[in-house]
Amino acid sequence: MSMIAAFYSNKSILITGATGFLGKVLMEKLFRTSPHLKVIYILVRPKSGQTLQERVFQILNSKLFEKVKEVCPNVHEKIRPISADLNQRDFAISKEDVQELLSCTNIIFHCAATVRFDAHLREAVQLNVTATQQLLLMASQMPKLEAFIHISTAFSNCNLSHIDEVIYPCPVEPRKIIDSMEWLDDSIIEEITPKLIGDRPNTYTYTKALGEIVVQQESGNLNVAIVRPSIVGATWQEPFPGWVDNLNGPSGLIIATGKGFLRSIKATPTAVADVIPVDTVVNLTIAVGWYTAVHRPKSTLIYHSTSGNLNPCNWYKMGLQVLATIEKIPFESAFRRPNADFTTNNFTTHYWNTVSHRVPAIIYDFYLRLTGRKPRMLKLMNRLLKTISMLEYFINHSWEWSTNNTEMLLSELSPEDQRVFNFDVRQLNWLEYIENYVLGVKKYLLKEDLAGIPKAKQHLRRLRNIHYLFNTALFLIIWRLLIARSQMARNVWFFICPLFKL
Ligand SMILES: CCCCCCCCCCCCCCCCCCCCCCCCCC(=O)SCCNC(=O)CCNC(=O)[C@H](O)C(C)(C)COP(=O)(O)OP(=O)(O)OC[C@H]1O[C@@H](n2cnc3c(N)ncnc32)[C@H](O)[C@@H]1OP(=O)(O)O
Ligand SMILES: NC(=O)C1=CN([C@@H]2O[C@H](COP(=O)(O)OP(=O)(O)OC[C@H]3O[C@@H](n4cnc5c(N)ncnc54)[C@H](OP(=O)(O)O)[C@@H]3O)[C@@H](O)[C@H]2O)C=CC1
Repeated sequence: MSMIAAFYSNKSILITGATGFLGKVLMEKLFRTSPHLKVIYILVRPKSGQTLQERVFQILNSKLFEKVKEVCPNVHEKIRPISADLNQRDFAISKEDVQELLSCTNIIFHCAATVRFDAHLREAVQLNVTATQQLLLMASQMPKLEAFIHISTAFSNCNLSHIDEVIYPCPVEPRKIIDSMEWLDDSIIEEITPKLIGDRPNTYTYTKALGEIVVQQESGNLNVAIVRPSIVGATWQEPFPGWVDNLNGPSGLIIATGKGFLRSIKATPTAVADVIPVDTVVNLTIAVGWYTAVHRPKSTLIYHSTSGNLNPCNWYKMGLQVLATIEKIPFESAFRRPNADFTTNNFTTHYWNTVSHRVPAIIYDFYLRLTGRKPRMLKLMNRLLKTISMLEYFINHSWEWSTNNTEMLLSELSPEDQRVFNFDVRQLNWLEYIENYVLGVKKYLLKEDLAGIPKAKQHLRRLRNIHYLFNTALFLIIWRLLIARSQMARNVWFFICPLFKL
């Protein structure tokens, strides 16, 4: 039996962000490996018109939880949704629920955050800094709490090229930032944001760094640890390969490529693509919870959940494998034949964005207008290009993350625990992983059935023929215009005619 799985039996666990990508996989793994855990409290807010119960029902009845229902048939009795909104003071949790959380919680996994790169600083501070501070205050009133695990990001100090498993100071104290959000109005905050975030690319990475400092400063005598994942991708092995449920990180770009929208992206092909499978992050996080509670390290340990230094893959290899997989397993109703390349400078990026992205979108919108339909392609393309412009930072830089603590933890695990909670990225086969990732994007994000592959291939052949026809027509039009205007062109035309019996 796994010591770690046994540790979580009869435990009361609080997960924030359990309805998110990472949170769902964390919850699934805990239920599947420790079905005798007492309860998992999840802070949930009503969203998109769904009540708490409807959201929990949707999660428990999703494909992700199929295996859980086999080993833990009464999972719906062990999950306790608590109405909460991290935007509100005290999270708008009822007094009764607060009492239950304070008196029963043994382990906290704090995953909730806003991961948007363009979040207004006020929103990012509220969710990624103030909420963390408030949760720590709640945790300090939990007599049975054994460990508080905070999920940060490996990019919280992306302004440095080498990042150790330590907390780096920020120019302005988090408390001052939190206080200033109380009285500054939005326009002033927007004005000072660039100064505050300094050489970080966005409010997300900046506020995640502030959140770490709050954990360090306000954890008192709590038993705390921090996990820093890099770019979290689809599942590698568990509960099945390729599972992903949002467009963040690579997933959205894989769709954009497979649907033929994305034709070029500015990247440093040799830069390390530090993608880490979500189940690997979750296995590490669960092991950190166990180690922190059982071994009670004297200080707050930071664990990097990254792949670059132990099993590096670069963007060139990743992009090539994405394209090769899409070739084999195409997405349905592609806008154009998938074909993409990296650009390496601003000029070619702007050129291809115009020629390969905006002009085809304008032509397609013109076609939509001619056929009496509402033009939408240019708007969609501009939104995609905005998204790409915010992701480009992460594919045009390289970082080195030390993983001493993570490697130490791996060595502390028994062979059985290393098998059940595997976070050894050295075993990851990138080509296989990326292929499963693209397949997972097709199945779980686009909800496309594999039976539709022949039809998708036929659609691509049709697009290829249209592409050839369009290019031929364009060539002939240009040639005819040239002939009408240039003696040279006429001479060449009359010279080659007899050769090709034109
Ligand atoms: C020869 C060689 C060949 C090579 C060939 C190669 C070429 C082929 C290459 C093939 C790919 C190979 C891999 C390359 C991967 C690089 C990834 C690096 C990721 C690193 C990030 C991780 C950093 C750290 C990780 C963390 O620590 S944090 C977690 C990560 N956080 C995020 O990734 C949030 C990002 N996003 C936002 O921050 C918001 O999305 C925002 C952007 C503000 C827009 O915001 P807004 O304009 O409001 O628009 P949205 O509504 O959000 O979206 C607007 C519309 O775009 C849709 N859409 C949302 N997202 C994405 C997305 N990604 N990609 C695409 N579409 C997206 C959405 O569906 C909506 O479509 P619609 O609904 O309109 O139909
Ligand atoms: N994805 C990635 O590539 C990486 C993620 N991380 C970190 O991992 C953690 C989880 O990220 P991920 O799962 O990808 O993010 P998601 O956006 O998928 O999930 C975010 C979670 O936070 C919850 N949340 C956000 N705002 C509120 C709020 N106001 N009140 C209550 N809950 C709220 C969301 O709830 P709801 O469902 O209601 O919106 C959701 O459960 C974050 O801390 C992130 O910084 C770190 C590195 C990489």
